[in-house]
Amino acid sequence: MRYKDKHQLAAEWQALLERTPKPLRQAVETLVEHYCQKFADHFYQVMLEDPHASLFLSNDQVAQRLNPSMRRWLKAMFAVEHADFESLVEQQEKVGQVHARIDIPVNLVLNGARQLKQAFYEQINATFKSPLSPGDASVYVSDHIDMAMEIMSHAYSVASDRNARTEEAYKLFSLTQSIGDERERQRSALLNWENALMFAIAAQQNVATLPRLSNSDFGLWYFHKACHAFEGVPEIATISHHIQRVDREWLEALQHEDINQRLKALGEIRDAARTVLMLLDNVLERASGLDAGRDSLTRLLNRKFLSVVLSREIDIARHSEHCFALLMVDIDHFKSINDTHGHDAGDNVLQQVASILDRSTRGGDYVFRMGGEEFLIVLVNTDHDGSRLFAERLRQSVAKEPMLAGADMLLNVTISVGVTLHDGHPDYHHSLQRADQALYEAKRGGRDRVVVQ
Ligand SMILES: Nc1nc2c(ncn2[C@@H]2O[C@H](COP(=O)(O)OP(=O)(O)OP(=O)(O)O)[C@@H](O)[C@H]2O)c(=O)[nH]1
Repeated sequence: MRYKDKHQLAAEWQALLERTPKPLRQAVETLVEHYCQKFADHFYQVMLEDPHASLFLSNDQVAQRLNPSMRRWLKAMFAVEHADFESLVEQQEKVGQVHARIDIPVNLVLNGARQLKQAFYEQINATFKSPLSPGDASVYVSDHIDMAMEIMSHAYSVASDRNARTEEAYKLFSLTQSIGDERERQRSALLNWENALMFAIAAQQNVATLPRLSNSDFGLWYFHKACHAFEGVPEIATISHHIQRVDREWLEALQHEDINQRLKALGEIRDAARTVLMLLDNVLERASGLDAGRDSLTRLLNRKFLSVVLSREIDIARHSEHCFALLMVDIDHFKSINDTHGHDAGDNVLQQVASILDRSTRGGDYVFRMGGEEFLIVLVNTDHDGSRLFAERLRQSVAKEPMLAGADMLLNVTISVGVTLHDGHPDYHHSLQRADQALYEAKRGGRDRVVVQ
């Protein structure tokens, strides 16, 4: 079922707000202006005392940034004259998406909301005098915060569902790196099911107890992993259809009185298993190729798995002493290579630069093509000096290797590199922005250089 759209939510929120008389809302707005610092301080103090929550908040930068943004949030929430409810809804959605990106558990967010309400109630009781009703004001504050929580939670669950799917696709992508193994494993899982079925038939087992393909090892792998990871791939619907026909139609037909019908059903089952295998081969073959997670031109990882990799590295860094660095790499004046020597020459240069990046990294590092002539390296287990040294060596390797742009056409190419060491911030967008900023400075400083942020 579809969740309410922005428009509906905005209208609902406005109606909720208008149930409270304006003078009371104005009094709450004034209260927020006076005490938002106190509320935000209380909120972070309680949260930092929680060992679980403090994992997400202990970083200095987070604390420095969150306190003011909590105050801004409170003021925006309790402003009496809301110019635009839809943007208020959008604001809550953004907060929910950030929570999902840093993987903050939803119970912590709800706990935070409870703490905040508590702080409000105490202040309202201490401040509001007749004719202002502390009870009505508390209900208003509570409804208002609940509305924000509802929107945040929905945005959170949509985003974290998407994260989970990407994660699963990534797992499968890593899995299909050894495509031969996976294909063999699933082929033998399917054969095992067929053997088990033949044995059960020979033993004259009741049809109701015959092994169902969808419950077999193969079926479980297929429905839990493959369907998810290959969502939208045309073969998937056909494979699902065949599996369902086997389970619902052909296995049932094995109890037919007529031997010819029973034999026909057996033949259909065998054919269906062959077809499933063939279709699956196609899917896996393509997945092992270039479009599953690798960029087709450079064979580097494409950015769709960036969120999974960075979230995981942040988690590893959080639980170990090791740090990782991000290196944003961009080929200098690439447009003029295209313009002067043609697009094919540009493509050749891209491939060779990509190959240098790939060769220069260790097995645990990641190299992504971010798009165009921009790349991102995730350098694991490194430090400030190590990442700077690596980036400098990389810059030199590219500069000294003549690139074969076409037959008999050698070009000298340089790169600019922006480096940043992960600083503990739980949101990977923050580190990406820092790496971008460092790259921008390297470009502005004259190109063919490394800037560490
Ligand atoms: N050949 C080729 N060109 C591409 C590809 N993707 C993007 N480009 C081109 O890369 C060029 C990038 O140009 P700009 O972003 O202006 O950057 P630049 O010329 O490298 O200049 P600086 O980065 O400032 O040094 C554009 O002309 C794109 O069309 C690709 O896959 N192949």
